[in-house]
Amino acid sequence: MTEVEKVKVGWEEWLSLPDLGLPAIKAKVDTGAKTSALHAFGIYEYTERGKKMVSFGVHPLPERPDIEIHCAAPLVDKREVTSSNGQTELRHIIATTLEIGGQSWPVEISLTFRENMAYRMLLGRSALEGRAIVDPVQSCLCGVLSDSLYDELVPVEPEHRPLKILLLSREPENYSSRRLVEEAERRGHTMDVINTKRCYMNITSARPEVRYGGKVLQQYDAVIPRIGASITSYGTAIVRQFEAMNIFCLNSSDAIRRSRDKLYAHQLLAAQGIGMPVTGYASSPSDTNDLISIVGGAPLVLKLLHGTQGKGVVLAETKKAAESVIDAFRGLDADILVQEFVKEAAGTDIRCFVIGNRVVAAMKRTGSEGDFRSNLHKGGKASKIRITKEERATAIKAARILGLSVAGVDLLRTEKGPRVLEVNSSPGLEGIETTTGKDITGAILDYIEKRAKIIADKRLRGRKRVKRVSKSISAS
Ligand SMILES: Nc1ncnc2c1ncn2[C@@H]1O[C@H](COP(=O)(O)OP(=O)(O)OP(=O)(O)O)[C@@H](O)[C@H]1O
Ligand SMILES: [Mg+2]
Ligand SMILES: [Mg+2]
Repeated sequence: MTEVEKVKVGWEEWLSLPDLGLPAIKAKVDTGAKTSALHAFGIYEYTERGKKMVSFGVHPLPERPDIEIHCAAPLVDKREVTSSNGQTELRHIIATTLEIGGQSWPVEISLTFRENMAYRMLLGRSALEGRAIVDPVQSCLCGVLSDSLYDELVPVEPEHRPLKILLLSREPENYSSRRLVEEAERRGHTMDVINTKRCYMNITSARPEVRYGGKVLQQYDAVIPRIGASITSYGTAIVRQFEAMNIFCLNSSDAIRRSRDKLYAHQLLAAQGIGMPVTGYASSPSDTNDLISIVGGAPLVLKLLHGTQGKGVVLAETKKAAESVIDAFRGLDADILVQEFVKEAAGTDIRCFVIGNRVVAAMKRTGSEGDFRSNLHKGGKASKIRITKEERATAIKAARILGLSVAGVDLLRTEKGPRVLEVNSSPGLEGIETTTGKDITGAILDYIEKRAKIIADKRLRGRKRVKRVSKSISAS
C-alpha cells in the first residue's frame, strides 16, 4: 500500500465495526497501546462448529445507554493486557473488520470493561499500522457518524423463539423458583427445575454430559444456576459441566466460586479499586492484636468466610469481646474476616440487583431493632431507595469484576462513598420484587432471551453497510 492511500486520522475518530453490528463508535486513537480495545460486558465463550467464539454486549454510545448491541466474534486469543492505569487483566482477543474513512481491513481487538470511560473504544498501533497516519492535533478527520445509524439496525428486540431452560435449584417451591417458571412459561418457554444435588456426570467422557434420573440432560438453551452456599463445590462442578457442553449458563461456574469465597472476592474487588470496609484476615491466633489494630480497633465486625443470610456475622463492641469471638471461631476451625465497623450505615445496607450491566432495582434494608445486620432473613425491613450514580457504577463494576451476569451487590452508604460488603450470585427475588414492585424475573428472562439466542442461533445480527452522515473536521 502506498502512502497516498493511507487513511488520515486525528486523535479521536468515528468508525464502524460492521461484523459486530456496530455502525458508529467514537474511538480514541491511542498510539501508546499496541492492541485496540472495545468496551464489552457479559463476555461469554462458546464453540461453533469447532471454532472458538465469544459473545458479548456493547453500549456503543456513552450518552445512549438504551442502545445495547449483542455481538459475536471469533476468539483468536486470550492475552494479558496492561491498561493505561497499570492494571493487568486477561482479555479476550477477537478478530473483526474495522471500517474507517471509506476503507476497511481486518483487526484484532481486546474486550474490556470501560463503562466509566469517555470512549468505548481505543484504537491501538496494530490496527493503524500500514493503514493510517495519525495527526495528533486533529479530531474526526473521517467524519461524524450519527446515533440514528442504530435505528436502522435489525431491531434488538429478542426473537420470541421458545427456549428450553434449566433451573438448577434445590428449592423448586420457593418464590424465586416459582416466579422464574411462571414467567418463562408465560413467554412460551419451557423450564425444568432440577435439584442440583441429584445431577451426576461422567467427567471422563469425551462428550461431556450431565445425567439426572438415568437420562442425559441435553438440548437446553440456557441454565439458571441457583447454587446454595452449602453446595458451592458440587454445584459449580455441575455448572462447569454444562459450560463444557456449550450451554449458556446465566452465571458461570468460575464467577459463582469467586463470589462465594468472601476472602477471594474481597481481594479481587480491592485490586480493582472497589471501596470496601477495611478488612483483615488471619489464620494464626498469635496475630489477633495486630489484626484488630489493622481495622482500627473495636468496635469491629467478624465474619465467617462462608456465612450467609447474616449467620456468622458478629459485632464486637470492645477489643476484649473481639478477642474472645476470634478465639471461639478459631476453636471451631473456621476461617474469619475481621472488618472495620461502618457505624454510619446504622444497621442499613443497600441491595443493588444487577443484570448484565444495569442495576435493575435497588432496596434499602434496615435491621430489626438493636441489630446492626440488615438481612431480611434476620427480620430486617426493606424499602425502595434511589441510589446515587456512584453507587450504581460501583455495583455494576463489582458484579463485572467477579464475572457475574446476575448479582445482588450489597453495599453500605458512607460519606466517603459506597462500601461494598459482598456480591451474591443467587440473589433472591422475593424481597426485591415485593419491595420495588418491579418485574425482576422478567428482566432476567429478557437477558436470557438475548444471550441464549445469540449462542443458540449462532447468527450475527445487525450486519448493515454504513453511510457517513456528515463530514465535519475540527482542529480541537
Ligand atoms: N463492616 C460492617 N459495618 C457495618 N455493618 C455491617 C458490616 N458488615 C456487615 N454489616 C451488616 O451485616 C449484614 C450482614 O453482613 P454480610 O452481608 O457481610 O453477611 P452475609 O451473612 O453474607 O449476608 P447475605 O445473606 O447478604 O449473604 C449486612 O447486610 C450489614 O447490614
Ligand atoms: Mg452472602
Ligand atoms: Mg449480605
